[in-house]
Amino acid sequence: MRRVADTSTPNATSGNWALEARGLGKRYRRGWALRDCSFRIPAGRICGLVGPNGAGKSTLLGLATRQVQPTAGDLRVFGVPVDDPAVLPQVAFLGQDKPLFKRFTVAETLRMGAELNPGWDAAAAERIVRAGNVPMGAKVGTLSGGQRTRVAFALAFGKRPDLLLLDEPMSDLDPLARDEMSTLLMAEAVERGTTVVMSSHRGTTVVMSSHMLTELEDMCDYLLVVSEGRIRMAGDADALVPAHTLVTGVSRDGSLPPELAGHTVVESRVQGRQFQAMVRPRGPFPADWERAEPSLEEVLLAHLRSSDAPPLYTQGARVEAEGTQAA
Ligand SMILES: Nc1ncnc2c1ncn2[C@@H]1O[C@H](COP(=O)(O)OP(=O)(O)OP(=O)(O)O)[C@@H](O)[C@H]1O
Repeated sequence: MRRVADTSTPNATSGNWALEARGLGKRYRRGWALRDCSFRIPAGRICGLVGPNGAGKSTLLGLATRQVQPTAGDLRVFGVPVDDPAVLPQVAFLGQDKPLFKRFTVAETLRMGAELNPGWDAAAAERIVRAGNVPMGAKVGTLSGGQRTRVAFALAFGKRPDLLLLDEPMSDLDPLARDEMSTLLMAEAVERGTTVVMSSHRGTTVVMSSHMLTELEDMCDYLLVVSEGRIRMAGDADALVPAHTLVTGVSRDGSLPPELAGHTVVESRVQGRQFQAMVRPRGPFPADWERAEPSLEEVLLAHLRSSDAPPLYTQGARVEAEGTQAA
């Protein structure tokens, strides 16, 4: 199901970046919800926005949909400032609260979509609804959660957006319906080349649910990891994980070996006579260390647990600096 990653990275001036943030920040009375965020998401990708509760994911999606005004920085959608009205028809947003009128029938809901959106794709919207055997004459209020989500997806895709922003729209669905919606989402997005950014809240706080991880690994070819209002990782999913190595070895006198300082340490600990560390290698390791490639879950959790771990951007994922950050 996974898309083949398009490794051709657009250059900074081509406008081929679906989202491009420079020093983006949002401060509420209580403090910064999002601070000093610089990143780029190439067009045509499916990007997972990952982070624990309160990380700033909804704030970021709010900034991209103009529901939230930035305190600092700059955000562009396909090269155009987000507050330019030209951006509006290009972007669709689907949140946890589906914007549907319960008293409308499904057919009336689709008609409303047609009237509100000049470039409405009636065939696509109907196809999505019919594929789920959702009765056109049924009132939205009588549909199951899965059926309602399908209608909301039909509304979003009927708009023919170039950028589709999803804020956990599948959180109320059972695993079967989630699978079904994921397949639908992938098929529609691939067919149209739609860029999708979707947030995943579920379970990231302590232990990530395997379901969410499978979803992330299967669907997303790009990741934006946020924690405490800051970007922790951004870039190609295929490049982020292999940039890390899990090393273990014998700890002398209960402390970390000095050779670790030669690498970028994301997280480390000493347990009894052993040390373990998640690092981004900057050279060869001592021969007596054991090495393993970590899983996506291990890399994400290590970054989310260590707020002072140096962030990682793969090539092109940050505006100011090109290339994988070694720091
Ligand atoms: N309207 C608001 N007024 C004040 N503080 C806010 C507002 N919206 C968000 N915040 C704060 O900003 C921070 C980021 O919130 P945000 O909703 O963006 O996080 P999130 O990653 O989407 O979290 P969750 O997974 O819980 O939805 C939190 O500390 C939150 O309390």
